[in-house]
Amino acid sequence: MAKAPKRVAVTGAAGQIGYSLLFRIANGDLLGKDQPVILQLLEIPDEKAQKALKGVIMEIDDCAFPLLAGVTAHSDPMTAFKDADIALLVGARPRGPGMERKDLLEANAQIFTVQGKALDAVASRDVKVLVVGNPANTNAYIAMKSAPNLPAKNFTAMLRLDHNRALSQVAAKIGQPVSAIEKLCVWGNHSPTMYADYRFATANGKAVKDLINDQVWNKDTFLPTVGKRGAAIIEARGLSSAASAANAAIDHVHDWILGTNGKWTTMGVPSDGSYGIPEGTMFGFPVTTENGEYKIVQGLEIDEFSQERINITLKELSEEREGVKHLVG
Ligand SMILES: NC(=O)C1=CN([C@@H]2O[C@H](COP(=O)(O)OP(=O)(O)OC[C@H]3O[C@@H](n4cnc5c(N)ncnc54)[C@H](O)[C@@H]3O)[C@@H](O)[C@H]2O)C=CC1
Ligand SMILES: O=C([O-])CC(=O)C(=O)O
Repeated sequence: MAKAPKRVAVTGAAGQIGYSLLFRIANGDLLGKDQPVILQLLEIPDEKAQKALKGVIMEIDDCAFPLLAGVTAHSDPMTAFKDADIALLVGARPRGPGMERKDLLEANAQIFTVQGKALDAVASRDVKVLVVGNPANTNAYIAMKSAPNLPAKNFTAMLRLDHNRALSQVAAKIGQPVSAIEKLCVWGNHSPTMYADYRFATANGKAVKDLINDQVWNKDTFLPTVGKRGAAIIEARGLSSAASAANAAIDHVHDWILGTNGKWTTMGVPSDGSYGIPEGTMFGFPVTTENGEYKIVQGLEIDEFSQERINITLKELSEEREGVKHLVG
């Protein structure tokens, strides 16, 4: 028997990321090729944005996706999030050249208070939320705090783009396909302070650290390349990354719902106190997923260099959290 459709709410649906994301969701890339979906699309109540959203929906219709069981346009989160099973919170202002993601905090934080409250009021009690809009960790924290009746663990932030960027850099360095690499992770904030960590990684069973055997490359090339990749893309394209961000959002939710079969990935999740990260801090951790639940990988040794890096990214997140205290009560 055909599965009942899942409701997927997407905000910022007429934006750059939306344009790369919606078609893949409707194609079954998010929840599986046997899972019908209903798209509930939110844009700001602005004539131009709503008109653009209409245009995107016309194109979605024109694809005649067999798995698409419905698509609706909204200007109010209270209708867009109604009974949503999955919510992808993309809509927010992107940064331009010379800005850091935390410079967006003031412009975007309010959005996530409103949307967290709306999710709390009308979404499925088991809604799984991914925040993409920057600064993603702190926005996810705000949304989580604004939705006290929903499970805090269901609010997550996107570190998967950083994870995928790190995978790709490591694969190129060791001359092996990304598919050969396991046990890579990215700790902390989706910002240049993030700590991409290949100390535990293997490629076809061999230790990546030994294959690379170059701490100078790690410190002076790998970490800055991954950490500043978003800025490099803005510099090259004049716009922030969109297709790769949409792809990472698909990867994040796909793996959360459908499982990683014991493999590691990276998700920004509210800390449970693991690795000394204060409870509730929205932090990138290595996780495995099964039956729609993630588990933080436990028992990893944190050496002095890694602890220093983790402390730096935690400090930044703690400062961002302090800066939005007035919004989360
Ligand atoms: N976490 C990550 O790895 C990444 C995050 N991003 C972030 O994703 C966000 C979206 O990026 P783009 O799609 O490139 O931006 P965009 O400007 O092309 O699209 C954003 C859309 O969101 C809409 N929007 C704004 N406020 C809204 C609200 N309150 N409710 C619903 N819709 C709203 C806008 O009207 C616009 O259409 C930015 O904050 C960007 O920095 C981008 C790349 C990677
Ligand atoms: O850098 C930006 O502003 C967009 C983003 O988050 C990324 O590409 O990682």
